[in-house]
Amino acid sequence: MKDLVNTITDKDGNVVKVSMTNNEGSSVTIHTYGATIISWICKGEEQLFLSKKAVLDGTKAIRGGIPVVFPQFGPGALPQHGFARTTVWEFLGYKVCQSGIRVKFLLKHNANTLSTPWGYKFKLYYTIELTKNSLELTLECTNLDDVPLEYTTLLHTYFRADIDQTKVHGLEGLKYNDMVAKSSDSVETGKILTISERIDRSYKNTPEIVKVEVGNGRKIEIKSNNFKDTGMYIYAPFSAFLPVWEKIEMLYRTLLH
Ligand SMILES: O=P(O)(O)OC[C@H]1O[C@@H](O)[C@H](O)[C@@H](O)[C@@H]1O
Repeated sequence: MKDLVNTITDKDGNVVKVSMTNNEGSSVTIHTYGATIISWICKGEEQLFLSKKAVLDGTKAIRGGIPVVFPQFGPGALPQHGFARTTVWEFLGYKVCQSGIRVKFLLKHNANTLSTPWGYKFKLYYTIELTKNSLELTLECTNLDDVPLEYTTLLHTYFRADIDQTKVHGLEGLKYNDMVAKSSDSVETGKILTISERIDRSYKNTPEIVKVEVGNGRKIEIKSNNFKDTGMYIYAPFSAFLPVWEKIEMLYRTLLH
């Protein structure tokens, strides 16, 4: 019988990739660099976008999949999107539960993180559960410092989408910041958002469930809870706008705390 959880190690015995497969044939693969989920196959289809030019050797953030952004979203005192996506996480092990298979990763402060402008002592646990038709991602941050700790975090999910057929439901009436037009607090007027040009927006106070049609009949339901604010980032860079990339068709949603 096929193993439920497999690890790939480097020549020094360090875990580089962890993959789990369930009896229904769904699978997920996580790179320990950034605890980045680089593949999620569900119902026989890859659900995530991973750039053909993604670098997986630990020299730069992995382009695509689901990078973990922590402790800073966007630009700021730290490099863009913080250090979690460019740090190797510890693989803590796995558990087979009634609902699915779970793997757990840990990121803890170290000499490097303590020397940054965000030099707190912390532990960040990341649990990834694969069920028949879903992926459940849980982040738990523990403050080990003597002072309050502030962070923003998000699960920067790049879905594989046919951009011409993509429809996002549930954004009507929400305010958003538009990083392309460089404006803030625009209001979404459409019931369904379709994408015909490059979009880079953060929607505020999105509902707990957002439904996205990503083409060829594939529908994704994104549920979030316990995040103070949630944001919807739709980022569709086309080759015309970013000629250095291969034609990218993707959509991502992130959760901002
Ligand atoms: O290129 P990076 O650092 O991985 O960031 C990817 C994207 O991240 C998003 O959160 C930003 O809104 C985009 O503007 C940015 O391009």
